[in-house]
Amino acid sequence: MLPTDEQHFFPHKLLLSKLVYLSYNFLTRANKENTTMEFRGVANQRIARISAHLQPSFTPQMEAKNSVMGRENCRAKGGNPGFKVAILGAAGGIGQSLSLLMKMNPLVSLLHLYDVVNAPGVTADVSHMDTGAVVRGFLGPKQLEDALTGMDLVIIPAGVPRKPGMTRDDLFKINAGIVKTLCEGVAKCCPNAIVNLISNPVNSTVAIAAEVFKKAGTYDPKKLLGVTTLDVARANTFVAEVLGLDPREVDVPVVGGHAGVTILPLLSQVKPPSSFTASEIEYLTNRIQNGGTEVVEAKAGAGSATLSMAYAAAKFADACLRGLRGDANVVECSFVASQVTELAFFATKVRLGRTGAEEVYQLGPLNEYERVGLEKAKEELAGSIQKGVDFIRK
Ligand SMILES: NC(=O)c1ccc[n+]([C@@H]2O[C@H](COP(=O)([O-])OP(=O)(O)OC[C@H]3O[C@@H](n4cnc5c(N)ncnc54)[C@H](O)[C@@H]3O)[C@@H](O)[C@H]2O)c1
Ligand SMILES: O=C(O)C[C@H](O)C(=O)O
Repeated sequence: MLPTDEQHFFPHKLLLSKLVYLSYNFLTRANKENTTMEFRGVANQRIARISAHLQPSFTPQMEAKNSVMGRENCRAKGGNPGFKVAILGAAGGIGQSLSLLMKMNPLVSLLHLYDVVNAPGVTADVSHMDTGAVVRGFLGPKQLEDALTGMDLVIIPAGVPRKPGMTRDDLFKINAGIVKTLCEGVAKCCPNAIVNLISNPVNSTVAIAAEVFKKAGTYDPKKLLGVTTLDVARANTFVAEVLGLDPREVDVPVVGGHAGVTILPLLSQVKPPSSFTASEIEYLTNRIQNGGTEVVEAKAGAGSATLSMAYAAAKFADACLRGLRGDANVVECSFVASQVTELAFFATKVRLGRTGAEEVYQLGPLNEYERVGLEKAKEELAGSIQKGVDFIRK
């Protein structure tokens, strides 16, 4: 059997890096010991070149050229055929775990990690994982455009999280501006990319993103998806606990939005078909609607859900990539442009395909409890969506 590209190139890479390391040590020592300016100048140039091999990103000289250098050094032979994915906010609580999970996704060939802080560390760390995706890091607004250029999927967990006592809407003041800036970058550099928006309040930030894209003339409603997968993961978990089932066997549609009463689990549509007592319905609905607050309180000031969210975001991103690849029957809940209700955006099951959310499913039959919940959800959602629209239009 012929060796794979990676096996074939490995001995050569090992020798090269040993050589680079030895020369680096030699030149550093020589530079310290040598007193003539001429030698020092030449040695410094060599050290800079060798450092670039050891730490291909973020040395001050290279910062501006970071992505270009990455391309020159691109390990194309070791890279997967696959999709190009950017994570904006990659150094955060969600961002770091999500970066790790996306580096493990075999559908990803190139992973761009962008943040305004600590992107170099996260990039160096994740890039040592021996999986197929090539990783490049981007730090600060000057590198945003390089981070976004050519991307197929952009995942946005950038922004501040809640502390106990706060609502998601309390994050609007800071996160609205962050989402606006990042989406302006998307509109300019990868207008055809699918966007997975995680930053809260999702019920408003999705509307903000849509308005930014409309203003730029790049809006494709199918490609803008608010991530509500964590609500579904929680619903599956809590329902499975009540039913005594494995959560992987349970499927609970969660519709509406992503905050308090706007999170509406449709327990009458649970698979496998199950019946619940009135108190089970009350308990489950409350717990699913307040799952985020449960984590915020347990973390006691240290942020909100990060690990379960990274898991949920990675699951949703994988579904988007499978859709892009052309897989059939990829269905997930998401907060998208919708005609299911009178609201401009609403979360329901959607079918993901080559162009994004290609089909938005109807709600299906609701019981009386769910109909009452739907009215409450719509009332709150209407205000949150309008707040997002106004942020850009006014
Ligand atoms: N949709 C959901 O289900 C869901 C679930 C959990 C958390 N969230 C939200 O996700 C967001 C992030 O949560 P976290 O716990 O990871 O927070 P965090 O503070 O740990 O990380 C946020 C990261 O965003 C970065 N950031 C800030 N401004 C930026 C900018 N302009 N460009 C790029 N990066 C920027 C920060 O430097 C930080 O690294 C919060 O708004 C939170 O409420 C959403
Ligand atoms: O609750 C939060 O603030 C974070 C997130 O929206 C969640 O549902 O965990």
